[in-house]
Amino acid sequence: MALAVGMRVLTRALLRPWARGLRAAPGRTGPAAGGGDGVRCFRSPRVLVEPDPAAGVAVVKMRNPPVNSLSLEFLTELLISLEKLENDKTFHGIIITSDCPGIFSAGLDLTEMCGRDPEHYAEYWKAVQEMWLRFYLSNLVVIAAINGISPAGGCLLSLTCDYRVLANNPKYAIGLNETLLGIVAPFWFKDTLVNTIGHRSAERALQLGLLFPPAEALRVGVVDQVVPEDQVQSTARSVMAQWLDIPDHARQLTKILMRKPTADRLLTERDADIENFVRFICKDSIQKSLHAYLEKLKQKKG
Ligand SMILES: CCCCCCC/C=C/C(=O)SCCNC(=O)CCNC(=O)[C@H](O)C(C)(C)COP(=O)(O)OP(=O)(O)OC[C@H]1O[C@@H](n2cnc3c(N)ncnc32)[C@H](O)[C@@H]1OP(=O)(O)O
Repeated sequence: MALAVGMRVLTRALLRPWARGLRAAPGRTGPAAGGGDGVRCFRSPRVLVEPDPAAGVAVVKMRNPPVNSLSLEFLTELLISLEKLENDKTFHGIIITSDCPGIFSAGLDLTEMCGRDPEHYAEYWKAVQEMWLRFYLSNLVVIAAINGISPAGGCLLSLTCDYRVLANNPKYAIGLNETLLGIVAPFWFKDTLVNTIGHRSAERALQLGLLFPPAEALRVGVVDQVVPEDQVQSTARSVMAQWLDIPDHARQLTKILMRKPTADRLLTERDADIENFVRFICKDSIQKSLHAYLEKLKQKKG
């Protein structure tokens, strides 16, 4: 009993600075919308939350058609949903998945990084940072049920989760493929991948912009499990049950111990990282290649 109380005090003491750090951070998505019953059933235009209060789990479905690109509005809605769930004591875990057939997420929204002004780029990048920080450090168990292709920022979102289940479909692939677009994954993208698959595999994957099909993704460790498409959600559910069996405070503290040094680096270099992004994305050459890439995507149809 005394040990449990002691652990709770220690947990709060260790977790609080994190909450403070993130709450004080610029680009926060607004105050939490209360806890308790009122929060159990909610949706926003682009995020559908299906709560299962009895299990302590909510399924968060990304619904930003056609490709779940991570636009500023979509990121904001995702963050608000996460925060609501974190603030409701009913929930201990979330499963993040897609409501867009065949696509988990196409990654960062290229239209947010193309043809806009520097203020917009700064605001957008702050939201991307916030997404990474909040998901990476969430006190909830976060499991990705990856039911579609997941390049670049889509892969990053998956990598912030505690466990990844990928559908075994040859059309799907996952990876940080930024170099193929002529852009460079920032250090915190890189660190997240290194923490997941190790330095050598990450170096090769990042330099070559590799998008791993399911079997390869499993072999290299980008995902933890590959299952038939119709078993992705049920597998995520049973993995969640295993994770929720672990005492919450011990699991949360361990997660922070593992992830704190990586998150710390961005927290201390956040403004410089934004400046760096804005400088990079404003370059004529980068704008030209992003524009050409977007055009190529559009012409693919015609
Ligand atoms: C210091 C500087 C650091 C800079 C770091 C920047 C880090 C960047 C990270 C990123 O995430 S960049 C984005 C990377 N994503 C991609 O490369 C994926 C691009 N998309 C695709 O390959 C395909 O769309 C798809 C996901 C395989 C789906 O193919 P499908 O055939 O089903 O759909 P499409 O016809 O291609 O697309 C439909 C529609 O959606 C638009 N679109 C696709 N991806 C994006 C995107 N990431 N952002 C914005 N819009 C996107 C596409 O243009 C089509 O538009 P319309 O023609 O319908 O207008």
